[in-house]
Amino acid sequence: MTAIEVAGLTVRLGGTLIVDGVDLDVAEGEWVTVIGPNGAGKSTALRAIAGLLPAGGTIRWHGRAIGELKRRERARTVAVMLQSPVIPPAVRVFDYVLLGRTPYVPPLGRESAADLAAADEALAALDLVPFAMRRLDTLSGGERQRVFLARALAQGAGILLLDEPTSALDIGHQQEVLELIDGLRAQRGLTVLATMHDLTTAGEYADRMVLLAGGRTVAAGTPAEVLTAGNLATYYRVKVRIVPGDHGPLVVAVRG
Ligand SMILES: Nc1ncnc2c1ncn2[C@@H]1O[C@H](COP(=O)(O)OP(=O)(O)OP(=O)(O)O)[C@@H](O)[C@H]1O
Repeated sequence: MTAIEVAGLTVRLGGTLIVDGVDLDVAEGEWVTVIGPNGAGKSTALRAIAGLLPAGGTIRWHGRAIGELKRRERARTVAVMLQSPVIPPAVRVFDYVLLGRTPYVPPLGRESAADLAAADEALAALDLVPFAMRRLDTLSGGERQRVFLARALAQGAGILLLDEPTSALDIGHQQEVLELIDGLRAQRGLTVLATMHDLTTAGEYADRMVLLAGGRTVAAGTPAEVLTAGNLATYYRVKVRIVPGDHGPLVVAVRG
């Protein structure tokens, strides 16, 4: 079954065509990562697929056009982690993660014991228990990024859309967070669509990759098919050496 189906996606911002006819399918349980140089349209495409931007073309989640889904249904199906989400003023970490449970709380009702447990579990999974009562705006960039991810996990959706989920993390936390997501994918059959800049890391975790440039798909396939010296020279204007690794190609930039 296909979890995400995108056909002919176009997004126009400020009168400019930013995403120009992108087709993309992600199977249930699959991890697909979108890469591309700065300004390629990765974040814009991801936000459109999340239903957060007006877009042309068709977007289906589990076979249903997103326009057919009500707000709560959308939030139970797809959790989105953006690069700089809006943070409610003075919110504490625990309460922020608990906001991920909003789609399960009845109108005018309160969070259930299961909702509180889901928030606790997400905080524990991301090593955030000591921060639970801190104000979110007092955390470091990397700590905050883990909180955003905790909220997305607490949401309990089957599809995760992640915009550069590890950009603010040190190398140890990067690996920890990606392993955690990969573990949850295996355990709960989560589907992951992410954007990432670190090409080696992106290739190690993705089943398939899509390379965007100028709002169009210019390469798609397995990491080994996409991460080639030719593609990276053409679209990133960089000279690289590709070294075979245990979990995918290792990309090393070298001086020209
Ligand atoms: N509101 C807007 N009006 C006009 N252009 C915009 C608007 N928002 C984004 N853009 C432009 O769209 C292009 C794609 O932006 P986007 O953030 O999707 O790229 P990206 O591939 O995620 O880049 P990065 O790797 O730098 O994060 C950029 O050139 C950006 O300046």
